[in-house]
Amino acid sequence: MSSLPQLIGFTEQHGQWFAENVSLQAIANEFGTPCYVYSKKALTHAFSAYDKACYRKDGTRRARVHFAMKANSNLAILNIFSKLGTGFDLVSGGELTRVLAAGGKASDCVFSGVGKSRAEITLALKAGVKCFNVESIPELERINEIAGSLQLKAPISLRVNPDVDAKTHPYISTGLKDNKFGISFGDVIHTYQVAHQMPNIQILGIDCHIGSQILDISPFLDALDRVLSLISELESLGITIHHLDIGGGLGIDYGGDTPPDITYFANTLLDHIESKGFQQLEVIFEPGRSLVGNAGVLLTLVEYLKPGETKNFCIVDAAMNDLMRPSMYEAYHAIVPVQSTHVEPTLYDVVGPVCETGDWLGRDRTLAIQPGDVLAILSAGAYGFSMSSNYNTRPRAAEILVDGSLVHVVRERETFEQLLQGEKTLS
Ligand SMILES: Cc1ncc(COP(=O)(O)O)c(C=O)c1O
Ligand SMILES: N[C@@H](CCCC[NH3+])C(=O)O
Repeated sequence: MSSLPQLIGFTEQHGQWFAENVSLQAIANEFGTPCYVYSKKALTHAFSAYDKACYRKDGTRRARVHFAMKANSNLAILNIFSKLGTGFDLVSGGELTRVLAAGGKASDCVFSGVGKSRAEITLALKAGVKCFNVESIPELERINEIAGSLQLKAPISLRVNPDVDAKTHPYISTGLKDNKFGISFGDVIHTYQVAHQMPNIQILGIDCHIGSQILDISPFLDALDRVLSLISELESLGITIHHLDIGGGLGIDYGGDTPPDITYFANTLLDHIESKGFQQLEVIFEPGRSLVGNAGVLLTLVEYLKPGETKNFCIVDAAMNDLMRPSMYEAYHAIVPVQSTHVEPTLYDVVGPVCETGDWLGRDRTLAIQPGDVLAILSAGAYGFSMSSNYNTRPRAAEILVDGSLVHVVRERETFEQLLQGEKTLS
């Protein structure tokens, strides 16, 4: 890949890159690097694209977005989405705590994940989450037991593993029978029957999520067909399904990718569900990447240009701890200088300061740059900061949100003091 993604909220004007009305160079000068910059316009644009499809032609709301907050869990972003009317897909007690701190409601949250702990289930039940997406009989038993001890009924969906190939990177494919996720297709009916007998379980829905960065609609339709057939079978057994959670997974353009348009994608899935006679089913979308991925960039400073025998290295101040996707999935992120300079373009590997050969952010990039320049790593709004770590005792980056001409620091850069917090030497 070599082209740039199509972006909303980030533009290049006469050799300078902007987030909405603010130059990225000015942000780097004021707040330092590495730093994540998000565009509110891009966030709201992606949300509206889903929301448009959620209302059907007759004006009724058939579907609702639950933002998969693992993609980006900054409180300001959760707060923006919550005000826009999203619910949340969460996977930990920590994420539930974030939703509540951001002004969201537990009753708007579905709780996914294969390994919910006792403490997390208790927290979620007491808070009153909308639904647990359950992935095994042992988990069902645990939820039933804890709900019983609290004299509650736990609302649940079962996550079906539909065994369809999402045709994406193997690390982010989740709906194949070899994956740890969901209940095997052949065991689903039996598991619902078990759940139906449990005194402290209330069956609400059915759920599936087949993977991430999916660029084609057909695997979603294949999964839908399998799940819809289960709903019919369950109805015939006297088990009513009120909602269908179709997970997330829609891909974005990282540069040369051609994902389906969000509204078209959501409409196609909803039309498909209706065409099969399921007009009454409430539908949940759980998008992560497609809401935030292209709403963020990572700014980084060129520290050194280092010629090598076979390669030239552009050593920057961001690293794999800030943006893990290239090292983890060999993922491509377009990289641009935020301000063009008149130097000879050269081929570089863009690498960070971390002591790992895998610490690279871009390979074989032609860049006209010199030390001191600032680069923007594009499409970094999803699984960027949220997957960052303190490896090499590196403070995590600052996060900035731009809204028109306004610049908000929505997370301060971590300090060395914060890094050491909670640690103790012996005596
Ligand atoms: C259960 C579940 N829902 C939603 C998502 C969001 O996926 P994406 O960011 O690809 O939309 C994920 C992550 O893949 C997930 O595991
Ligand atoms: N973290 C992954 C996606 C995994 C989604 C979580 N189920 C990425 O950056 O692409």
